Amino acid sequence: MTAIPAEDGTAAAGFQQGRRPSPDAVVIRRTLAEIEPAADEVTSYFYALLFVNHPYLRQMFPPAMDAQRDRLFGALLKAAEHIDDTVTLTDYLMQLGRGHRKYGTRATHYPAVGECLMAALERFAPRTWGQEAEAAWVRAYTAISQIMIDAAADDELRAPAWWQAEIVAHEARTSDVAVVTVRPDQPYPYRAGQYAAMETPWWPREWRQYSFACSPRPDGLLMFHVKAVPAGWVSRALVHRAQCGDVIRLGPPEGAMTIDHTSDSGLLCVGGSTGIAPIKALVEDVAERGRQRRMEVFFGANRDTDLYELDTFLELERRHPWLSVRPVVAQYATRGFAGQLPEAVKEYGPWPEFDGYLSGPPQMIRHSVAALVSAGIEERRIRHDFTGTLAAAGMSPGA
Ligand SMILES: NC(=O)C1=CN([C@@H]2O[C@H](COP(=O)(O)OP(=O)(O)OC[C@H]3O[C@@H](n4cnc5c(N)ncnc54)[C@H](O)[C@@H]3O)[C@@H](O)[C@H]2O)C=CC1
Repeated sequence: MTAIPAEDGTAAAGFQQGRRPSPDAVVIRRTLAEIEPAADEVTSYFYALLFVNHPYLRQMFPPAMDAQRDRLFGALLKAAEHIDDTVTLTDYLMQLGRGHRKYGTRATHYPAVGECLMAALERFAPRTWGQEAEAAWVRAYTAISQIMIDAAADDELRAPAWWQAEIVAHEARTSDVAVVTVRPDQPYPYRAGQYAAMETPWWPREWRQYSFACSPRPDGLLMFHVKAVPAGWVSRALVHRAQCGDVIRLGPPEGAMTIDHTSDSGLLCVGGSTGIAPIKALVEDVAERGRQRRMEVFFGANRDTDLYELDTFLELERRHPWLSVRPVVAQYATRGFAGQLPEAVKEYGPWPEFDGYLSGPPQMIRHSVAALVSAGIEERRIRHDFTGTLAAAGMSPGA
């Protein structure tokens, strides 16, 4: 496997916490700081150049590019920014390379993207750009793309690029939340707590990520909880239009919000709205292992009526003495804790012997991380898929 280049441009020793950044990382970050004020323009220029110089690539991207704009380019920049953080970046890029197979990405496409990236940087970072910056960016991009290419080639030997899956059950839970059950056309290996990108027949090449709402089942069926959000084409179609017999496409499983079953720590799980889906999978996962392990679930919603999965959790709580479930309702609460999830977590803490699992809207996750840390959980023991982190930077077209 290719490693990220280090200070001397050779294979990376990489950046360890507390070490000084490499000269390449310094010049890359300087370039990024220079382009930041014009981020939208840089992105538009990058895609315009890509599609004018390489028109055959256009068909791999969704027809409307608005949601896409921040993705491929933004994530490339994000990866470059973390170029010294070898371990995190390599894992992430390998996952990304595998995930790109579903878009039809080939090794031959990478030089075209690299060439347009360099051209955009040269144009929008004139003060930093020069021989030294160009060499650093070429080294970084070469390493990034090689890791992705190698991971995709390796994955091709063992897994399909995507799975087709037929909707076999579709259950409306509220006016805007549906539970969708699908049957993949071939075995789909994943772990509780993970998610996958999904493409619907109504919006080709618009991929959206959804967490699995069940742990792997003997019948191979997969479940998702989908909330129709106002401008969400894919989520609205899945909630209001999809029916049994429709066929969707799924990318490979992603994400590291999984349980370490070698540990005995308690599990503090905080799920907001449909963010409760992967937490249900985690509860089932622990139940199947048959080990007594304390699990505390906080299920948050704006109103009582949005607690669409509470009965399922209360039934799980009744069956499993190690599980405790607390509803948390932000407005007009008539049951459970009245307020926001982070307040509830603090109120019932401290949680020094627990690992934290967070799932829900980004603001909720951001505030809950702070709440968990102040309630005694070290940050390294908190897992989530929040898009602000490198692990979910959304590098993929249409993800
Ligand atoms: N793996 C994951 O992280 C998953 C994330 N999601 C995300 O969950 C979200 C669900 O969205 P909605 O239903 O619109 O959420 P919502 O607006 O209904 O809020 C859900 C919960 O988060 C709390 N919350 C919202 N903003 C908060 C803030 N600023 N501080 C503290 N708590 C806050 C609410 O009080 C409520 O308990 C989507 O963004 C979806 O992408 C869904 C499934 C899995």
